[in-house]
Amino acid sequence: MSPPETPEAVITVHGLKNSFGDQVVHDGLDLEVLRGEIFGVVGGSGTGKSVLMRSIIGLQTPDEGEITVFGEPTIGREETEAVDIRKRWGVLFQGGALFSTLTVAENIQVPLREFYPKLDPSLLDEIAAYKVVMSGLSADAGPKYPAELSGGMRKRAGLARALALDPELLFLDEPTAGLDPIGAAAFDELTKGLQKTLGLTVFLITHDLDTLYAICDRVAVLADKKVIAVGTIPELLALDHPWIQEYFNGPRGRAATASIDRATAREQDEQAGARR
Ligand SMILES: Nc1ncnc2c1ncn2[C@@H]1O[C@H](COP(=O)(O)OP(=O)(O)OP(=O)(O)O)[C@@H](O)[C@H]1O
Repeated sequence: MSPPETPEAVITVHGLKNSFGDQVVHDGLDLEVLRGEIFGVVGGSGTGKSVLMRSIIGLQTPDEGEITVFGEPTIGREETEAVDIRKRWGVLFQGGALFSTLTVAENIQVPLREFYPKLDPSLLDEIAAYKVVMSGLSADAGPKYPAELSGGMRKRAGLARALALDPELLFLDEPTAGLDPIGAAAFDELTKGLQKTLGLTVFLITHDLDTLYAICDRVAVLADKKVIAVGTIPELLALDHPWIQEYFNGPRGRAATASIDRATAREQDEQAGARR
């Protein structure tokens, strides 16, 4: 029997250094995200999670290092050269970053108009309507303005825009921040469902322990200007690092584990019931 294939790396980061004036945010940061996984990124506030994401998507030019996405280098590329790679990812920024003067449908159409300026307006409307529903919004959200939406709906609208170009890779920066637990769990389910049905790779920055436990395949921990550990949560829990222990094994971490254990037990009971 041939050994199982290792999925290809969709993102690689090697020797990344970022600084702002005297403040060094990253120094010698390495990272690899594999195709099809939900890859969580955690770390204390200000450890550079968003700067890392911005470096990967080309919004921040690092001092040093190499980054590839889909095997192509992203640093120092001309805008026109990077277009083919940028089309293949979608980004949900912290807070949604929707244009407040555009409706949800118009927001979703922004990347479509940018990359495919000749698309027929009726097709733009059709795609936007489809993405609205795909993101778990009701169809009547399309003509609404961001100010008319709840926080959870705004996140979904931001997600709909991130999905506009049928990306293979999705970047989510704290998607459940500010959502109530039920809204956050629903968003997690949506992310997991999209990963499964569309085969997406997801780069997910979060502080939300429930999200990490519920949907992340692997998690990277940022501290001391680099990635200090990567693995599944059980693998991370086995490490003797004080921040990792406090984060995952503190009261909130234990509560998240207990709630996942309860959900798994419930699922197993339901499956057993269905077989009887
Ligand atoms: N454009 C910028 N100019 C100057 N400093 C910046 C800039 N962007 C980020 N920083 C600094 O870099 C550090 C890392 O910021 P970043 O937003 O990546 O942190 P984070 O880990 O995402 O934090 P949080 O969890 O609070 O969102 C912070 O100290 C921040 O002030």
